[in-house]
Amino acid sequence: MEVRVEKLRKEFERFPALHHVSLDIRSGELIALLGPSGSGKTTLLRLIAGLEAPTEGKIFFGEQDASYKSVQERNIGFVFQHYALFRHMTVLENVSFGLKIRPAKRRPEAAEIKKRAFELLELVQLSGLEKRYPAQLSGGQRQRVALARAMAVEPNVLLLDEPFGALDAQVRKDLRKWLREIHDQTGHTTVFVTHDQEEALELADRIVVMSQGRIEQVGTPDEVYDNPNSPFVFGFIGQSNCLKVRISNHEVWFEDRPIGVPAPGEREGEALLYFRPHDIQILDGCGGCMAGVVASSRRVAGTRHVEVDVGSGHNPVEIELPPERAAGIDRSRIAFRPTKWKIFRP
Ligand SMILES: Nc1ncnc2c1ncn2[C@@H]1O[C@H](COP(=O)(O)OP(=O)(O)OP(=O)(O)O)[C@@H](O)[C@H]1O
Repeated sequence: MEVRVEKLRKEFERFPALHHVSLDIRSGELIALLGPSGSGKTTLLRLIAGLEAPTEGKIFFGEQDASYKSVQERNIGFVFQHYALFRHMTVLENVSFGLKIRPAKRRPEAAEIKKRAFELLELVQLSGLEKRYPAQLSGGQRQRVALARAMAVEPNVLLLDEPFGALDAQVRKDLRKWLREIHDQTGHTTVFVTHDQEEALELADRIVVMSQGRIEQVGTPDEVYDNPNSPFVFGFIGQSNCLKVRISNHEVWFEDRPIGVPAPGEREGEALLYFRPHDIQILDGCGGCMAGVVASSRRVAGTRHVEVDVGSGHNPVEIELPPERAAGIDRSRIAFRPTKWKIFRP
């Protein structure tokens, strides 16, 4: 189901946690809410769920105004970071729970509930564990049960709040891949909260980048990574460098010289140049480029991260080089130029 959030505002005792947030969530998409701690991700998720009431603004489920509907009426499936499975119930009972407590009119027959629970356990790859209790499962298995339980009621929307946050890195990675596969099979409209950019980039159809109660950018992983629309998004997603520069004569100047970066149409004056460590080209000589002294270098997987001191009053610049190219270059002088960049105003 499609969900539309319109100019949503939420205050907690006059503290504004969300400012006029608008967002269209498409039917069947997996969308990630990504942002630092306190940016309003969970608040937005809880408003969509109906666990909080908006101070202002509306939420539509399809064409229906759901702003003041209860959680039950919205028919939401939830998974939280700290799994809230019922400890005294088996895996099968946990998954069946949402259907069993339905009013008689809408409750499937017992045999049908059991069949559906078994199907879901197969989907989340836990067949054979239906008689176990939560305490007899690993953290990752519990989260898979939680997802099966959330999906059992055929929710209009699945809401996942850092579902893998408490798990170790390798399990998180596996579950990420697995969640994407499940989503592709079931097609539930899914909203996923995370502060882990890698998780969002890998998993989501679209990412909503949030900061200080506002949406900074909405886009596909490629769009937000390749074309960040603000310094915040540039800095928050992926690695980046930010250099104080000047625009003059349709070119970018660093200190007293142009660095071979054109800036057509940019207004003259102070600016900030953002570029990623891997979006650079190493040059042999330097007539019109950046140059500096290698302060340190370290091997990170398939590349070498090199920190270049470009002068006092500036942050060191980090660039990425192939390991063979960068061996033994510490303290040497290096010349380079960004190949992809964005200019923002201070
Ligand atoms: N019940 C509440 N009462 C008062 N303030 C709240 C309440 N819930 C959230 N806030 C505040 O609203 C802001 C947004 O919180 P929210 O939990 O939505 O952020 P978040 O992006 O999900 O952060 P995290 O990643 O740490 O969970 C924070 O400043 C938080 O302190």
